[in-house]
Amino acid sequence: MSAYRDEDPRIHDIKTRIRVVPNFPKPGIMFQDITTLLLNPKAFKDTIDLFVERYKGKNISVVAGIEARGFIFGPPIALAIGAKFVPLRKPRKLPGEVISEKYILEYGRDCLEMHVGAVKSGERALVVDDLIATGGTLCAAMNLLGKPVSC
Ligand SMILES: O=P(O)(O)OC[C@H]1O[C@H](OP(=O)(O)OP(=O)(O)O)[C@H](O)[C@@H]1O
Ligand SMILES: Nc1ncnc2[nH]cnc12
Repeated sequence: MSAYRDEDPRIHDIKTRIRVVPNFPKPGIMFQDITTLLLNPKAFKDTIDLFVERYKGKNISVVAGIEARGFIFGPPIALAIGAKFVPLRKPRKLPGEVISEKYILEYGRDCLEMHVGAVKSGERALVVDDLIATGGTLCAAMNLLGKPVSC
């Protein structure tokens, strides 16, 4: 049964397909494993469709996917809403000139990078990832997209 009276029934099924692995990768972390969701084509498609239904026609020209799991969900959403896909990558993966943003994770520190020129001033962007824990990664992504670039 759905937790919320008006919840889309697809959401309940999607929730049941995400495996929760206690104490991975460290004691105390309840790891939300989306690889089990990807094994079911209907649940995977429903996940993409829910985002497409929410964001299509909202004048979004950029879908920014966060490495690594935002690279699974971001591209199909970008194609369906007619936006470009911009990868936000971990350090030293992008070959061109980059801008960077450091952040703190639930279990460590990291940094995101984006190619200079991938997003133009004034564009409307949707950031896609699999999950928010502390919100640090999402904040870093938003800071990166909002950074002024002088070139
Ligand atoms: O809200 P936060 O506390 O910032 O955590 C959420 C982030 O953590 C995970 O990625 P992770 O950094 O483990 O990288 P990975 O996808 O490359 O394994 C997840 O995919 C999010 O990007
Ligand atoms: N609890 C969690 N499950 C999956 N990925 C994560 N990244 C950070 N925290 C996580």
